[in-house]
Amino acid sequence: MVAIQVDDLTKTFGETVAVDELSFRVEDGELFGLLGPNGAGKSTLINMLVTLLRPTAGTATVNGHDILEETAAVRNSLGIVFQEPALDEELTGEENLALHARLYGMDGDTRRQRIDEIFDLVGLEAERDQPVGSYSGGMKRRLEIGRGLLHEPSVLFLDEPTVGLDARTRRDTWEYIQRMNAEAGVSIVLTTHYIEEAEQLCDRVAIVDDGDIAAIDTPDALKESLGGDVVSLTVDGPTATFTRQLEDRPWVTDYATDGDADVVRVTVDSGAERIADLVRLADEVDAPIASIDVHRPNLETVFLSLTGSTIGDRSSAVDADGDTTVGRTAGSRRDGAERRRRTATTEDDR
Ligand SMILES: Nc1ncnc2c1ncn2[C@@H]1O[C@H](COP(=O)(O)OP(=O)(O)OP(=O)(O)O)[C@@H](O)[C@H]1O
Repeated sequence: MVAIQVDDLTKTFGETVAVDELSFRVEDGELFGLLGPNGAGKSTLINMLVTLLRPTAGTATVNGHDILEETAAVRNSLGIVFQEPALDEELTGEENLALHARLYGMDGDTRRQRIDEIFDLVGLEAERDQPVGSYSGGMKRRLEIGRGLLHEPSVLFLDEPTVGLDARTRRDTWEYIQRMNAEAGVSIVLTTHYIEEAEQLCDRVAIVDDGDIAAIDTPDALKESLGGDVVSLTVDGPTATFTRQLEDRPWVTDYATDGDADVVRVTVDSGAERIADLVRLADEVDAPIASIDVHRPNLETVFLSLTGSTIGDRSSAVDADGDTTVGRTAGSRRDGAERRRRTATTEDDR
């Protein structure tokens, strides 16, 4: 059974195309991640799937129910945890859950039984009578996720579930999300701009950029698609003479220069073994190498290869813009060629 089926879903805000004709599916029981920088369109996509926002075009089903025609059935079959905390800090953990259960129209017996089950599931039994204001950040997140599961939804949406948590609590929350996925048997769709979160947590990841999906696969397959390790070389001199040396080498899968910096990233079949070859090629054209760094691809490298910039760069571009519109404007659609991996060009000649 398919948990979510999305067909050509689109949302525009005036001139901004926030979500651009997306199509994908999430299988039953999957832990599915939408990875992309701030402003990529992840929240807009989720808000349409949970029926809070009406699509401009296209449609989708959640648990077999159409998001346009069967909004009540869609809402009953999903749980959602928003990016911004939404608990009443003055109420106890139990009172927060009871309030939510009433909103879902649960009768007294079902309510008491489900609340007991959830406190057991989230491991907050000892704190259930404490005001939520006294909980740690991680405990509040767990309670919110548990609250999202109260009415036994088949799909749980988590919008940036670990934003604002410290590294340790973030890891604990990942473990907890995986446990919910396995034990409660719920399909989970989460948005994140944390590379590690998508890699560690998700069965499959959709890489979202500018309202579009650049790639969807398992984290391992996405990394393998790059074709090897990445060697970053800081070249003390013109990068173009060095990158010309890389042309037609059978062991070079791809290469790219880093914006206006003098760093060349070369994807090779085996990083450790090719360092000597790369140094020799640089020597041949008198391009001294100031530093070398070998790394196995991660999803950041995949994002860079697909879009030409890092998630961090994209996110800070949004922040620098005062969190204003960074989505593509209608009519400025990027074509496939521009979106594909960026190889070094003479623009980096210096
Ligand atoms: N209500 C709105 N009105 C106008 N533009 C909007 C609205 N909501 C989102 N946008 C724009 O749509 C684009 C996608 O935003 P969205 O919030 O979906 O991105 P995101 O990937 O979820 O990022 P974040 O995690 O920062 O919310 C951005 O350009 C944003 O400015």
